[in-house]
Amino acid sequence: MFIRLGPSSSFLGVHGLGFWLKATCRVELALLYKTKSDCKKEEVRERMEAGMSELWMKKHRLLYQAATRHPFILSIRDATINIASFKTWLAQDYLFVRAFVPFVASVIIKAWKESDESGDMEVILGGMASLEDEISWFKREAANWGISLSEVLPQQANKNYCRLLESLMNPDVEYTVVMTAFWAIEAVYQESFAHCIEEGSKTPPELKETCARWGNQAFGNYCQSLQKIADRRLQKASDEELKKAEVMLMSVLEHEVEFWNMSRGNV
Ligand SMILES: Cc1ncc(CN)c(N)n1
Repeated sequence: MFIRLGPSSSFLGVHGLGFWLKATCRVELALLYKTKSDCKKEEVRERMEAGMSELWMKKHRLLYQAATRHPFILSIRDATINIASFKTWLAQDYLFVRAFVPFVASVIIKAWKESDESGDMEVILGGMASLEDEISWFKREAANWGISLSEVLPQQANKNYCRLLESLMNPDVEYTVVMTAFWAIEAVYQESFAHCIEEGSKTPPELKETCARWGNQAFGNYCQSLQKIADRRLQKASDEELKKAEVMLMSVLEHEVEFWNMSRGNV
């Protein structure tokens, strides 16, 4: 007998499975005559349909929300932002993006060596190419706000995040794990800034261009392409690789929260 579970079942990824099978199936078996193999089938079906990234975003939704609906972002959206916070973020992000370039280069190398699909290279290369424009944009924007980028020193949270990027450049880190991280890094910015230009937002006009840079549809499509690559790899990944990728996703989200926190100025 196959009984469909409610939506709460999809909040669990493959690694919550053991616990979930014990807790959920014991109760549900008694109540719904659901077998352990039905639970497994359900989990596998969700993994095939929704993709692992979707399941993990639900499983870790509080952390995902903390990264994509941070008070810094909400303050842009409701126009209560303190411009000093914005300038801090801008200067720190310029340094981060410079460190992001060699990270993306390392992903291209991994795609070339490890990918089972030649199209991955073009997607990543497209992202790499747009970073040149992004760096020029940061320089122009900093000049507009009176920030001297050559005098900016990285704060601790930025150093920690750049250290994570550097660790991911190690050839021993699997392509699946780095693609999960890459997608998450870009997706957090896309979801965050898209929220600032949605209907009903009160983002100040002078910040709209910044928000549109990551919140626009083309960047959203690019993030979806990265997500597809990550999901394709995760579908074929071993349990060990899946665990590493899930831990990496959580680490990226935590670093993003810490990065936004820097804008408060006392980190
Ligand atoms: C901290 C951070 N995270 C993500 C992005 C988007 N590339 C960024 N510019 N900065």
